[in-house]
Formats: sequence, structure tokens, C-alpha cells
Amino acid sequence: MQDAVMAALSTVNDPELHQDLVSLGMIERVVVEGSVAAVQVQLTTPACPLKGTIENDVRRAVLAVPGIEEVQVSFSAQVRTPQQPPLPGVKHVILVGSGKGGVGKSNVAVNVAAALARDGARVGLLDADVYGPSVAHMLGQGDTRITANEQRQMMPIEAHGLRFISMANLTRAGQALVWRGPMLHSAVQQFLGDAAWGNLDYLIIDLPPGTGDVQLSITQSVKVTGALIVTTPQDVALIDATRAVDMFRKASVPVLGVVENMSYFVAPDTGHVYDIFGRGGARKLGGLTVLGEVPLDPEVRQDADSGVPAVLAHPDSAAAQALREVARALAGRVSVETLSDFSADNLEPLPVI
Ligand SMILES: Nc1ncnc2c1ncn2[C@@H]1O[C@H](COP(=O)(O)OP(=O)(O)OP(=O)(O)O)[C@@H](O)[C@H]1O
Repeated sequence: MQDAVMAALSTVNDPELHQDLVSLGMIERVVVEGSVAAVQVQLTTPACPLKGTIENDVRRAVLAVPGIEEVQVSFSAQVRTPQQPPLPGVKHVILVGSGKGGVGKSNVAVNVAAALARDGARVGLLDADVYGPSVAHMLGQGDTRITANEQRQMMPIEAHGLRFISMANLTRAGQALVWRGPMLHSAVQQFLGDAAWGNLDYLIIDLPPGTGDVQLSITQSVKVTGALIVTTPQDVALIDATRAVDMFRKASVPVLGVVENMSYFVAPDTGHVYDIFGRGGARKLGGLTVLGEVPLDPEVRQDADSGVPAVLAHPDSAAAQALREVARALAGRVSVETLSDFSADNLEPLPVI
């Protein structure tokens, strides 16, 4: 019976990876007792956007096995380690970039990181926006100082279920950073290599806006899984976003998707929807997947200023839901991007039950 259930499961494809669950090594456990089959599926991310679809497909396929009358589907999750991990203990480095400043890149980075952590992933956030570091403020840790451990490694600060490092926690408030390229390069190297990040599924890096030294330094220092581009929908932002996309392509960094931030505004008193900057503009960035449209919402700004990401402070708001969906879609894209690493040779055999 177990074999029949496995055969049925091998007809179920992961909707995003387009391969069957058995050959992807996603079936962790199958137990058949009488007419009841219990199937445990190991997702490739705890932030899986298509968990519900997988559950329905598994149930339907296994119920078609003669003699099975009930199917219990449970989930575990493990982010797969790529063949070439970017840093020891870190599975994926994801860059968050924008062409223009002020489009909400840091806010998206913070909320995506917090949303992934809320879904159960181990998440680090590096604020590499060295000229305008806002991550510490957005996480309510503007006054916290970075300390070192006995190995003289920088200790990331823990907040809201994730760990982060920001230049703001190394310099005095209001102090400007006047650095040339080589100094930036060595700072970036230290943030990446000399920090005690520990084991992370995702290390999100909030880049400075534009296409400069820091971006170059990071893409040359570590193997990056991919980049997320944040833009607002109007043409002047899209023109700069196109430059950012071009920069990532030149650096051989896959662009995983685009977030259209401040996409629209819903008037709280009338419910009227205003397309302030021209909702849908990000779709003009040809060939790129739009992972979400996040409304302009004063609460998002207030949450950022009060140091609690909107996905945690107001999880049911439209903006928070859009940001959560962006995080899940991004996690899905990361799994797809590392699909080539899921070759059958890497899979552990199914446990014998
Ligand atoms: N969807 C949104 N609704 C309301 N306010 C937002 C939204 N997204 C971002 N903001 C606010 O807009 C301001 C700019 O956002 P943020 O600092 O994230 O931009 P940025 O692109 O990282 O800027 P820079 O790169 O220049 O530092 C912040 O006050 C932030 O809280």
C-alpha cells in the first residue's frame, strides 16, 4: 500500500518547481494504517506561497489510491542549501535594491525579513545602505550598539525574530559617513565575513539606492541567490529601476522580482482608491515578475517610525498582507532559483517506516 501511495505522490507536481514531489525529495514520511494515509511533505521554505495547493493536490492524488479513504497531510520545511553557499551557515543571500532613493526599499527589506521570520525562517538583515542606514530605526533599535564576541566577531542585534547589523549601530546618531570605495569595500567584507550571523536560511541585504560601489563590492564578495527590486510606479522611478536591473544582470545576479511600492492609496474615510503614482507601472519593467503591489499607507510609515514592522504591528492591513505575499513569493522564487541544486544526487533517501 505504501508503494501505491508513493506512486500516487509521484504524480503530484510542486506547482512552482514543476517537478514531482517524490523526485524533489519533498515526501518526508508516509505511514499507512488501514485505510488512513499520513503524508508529511517537506516544503523548500517555511514561507511557502503554495502550501494550500500542494495539500489539496496530495490529498486528491492519495485518495485515488484504492483502499485509501482518509489522508492526513502535514508539513515540515527546510530551506535547501545550495551547492555553493554564500557564507558558512548562510543558505541564501538576497539583495534588495532600487534605482531611486525614497521608494521604500528599506521598508520593504525590513518587512520582508520580518515576514519570513514570522513564517518560521531563520533570517538575517544587513543594512548595507551605509549612507542612509534606516533599518535599525525601523526595527526600534536605533540606540543599540553592536558588540563583539570572544572571537572578535560583530554580534548581530536581535529584534522581532530576526538578527541584523546596521552602520547606524556602529556610528553616533547623525554622524555622516564620508568614505571612499576601498573603505566601503572593507566595511562590507567585515559585515559579511566577520559577523557572527550563525545559521541563516536567508540573509537579506538592504542596498543603497542606485548602482554604486557597495553593490559592486557585495556582488563580487559573495554568491548571491538573487535580487529584489523595489520601485514606485511612476516613470521617473521606473527609469532608474531599469538601471538597477541592468546592473544586476551585468553582475550575473538573477532578478527574482519587483515590488511596486506606494502603488495606490485607499482613502480611509471614503474607501476611494487613488492611483497617485500610476498603479501598475512596474509591469512596464518587461520580463520581470511583479511580486506585489503595496499600497501607500500612513500606518506603514508610522509603524516604521515606531520600530515595529507593519507585517507584525498591523498584520491584517492591506499593506501588511501585500508585504507578506511579497515575502512568500520571494521565498518561492529562491526555491525555484536553486532548483538545479535539487538534483537527485543531493537527495537523502526516504526514511524507512
Ligand atoms: N507603502 C508605504 N506607505 C507609507 N509609507 C511608506 C511606504 N513605504 C515606505 N514608506 C515610508 O517612506 C519613507 C521612505 O522609505 P524607505 O526609507 O524605506 O525608502 P528607501 O527607498 O530605502 O530610501 P533610501 O534608499 O533613500 O534610504 C519612510 O518614512 C517609510 O516609512
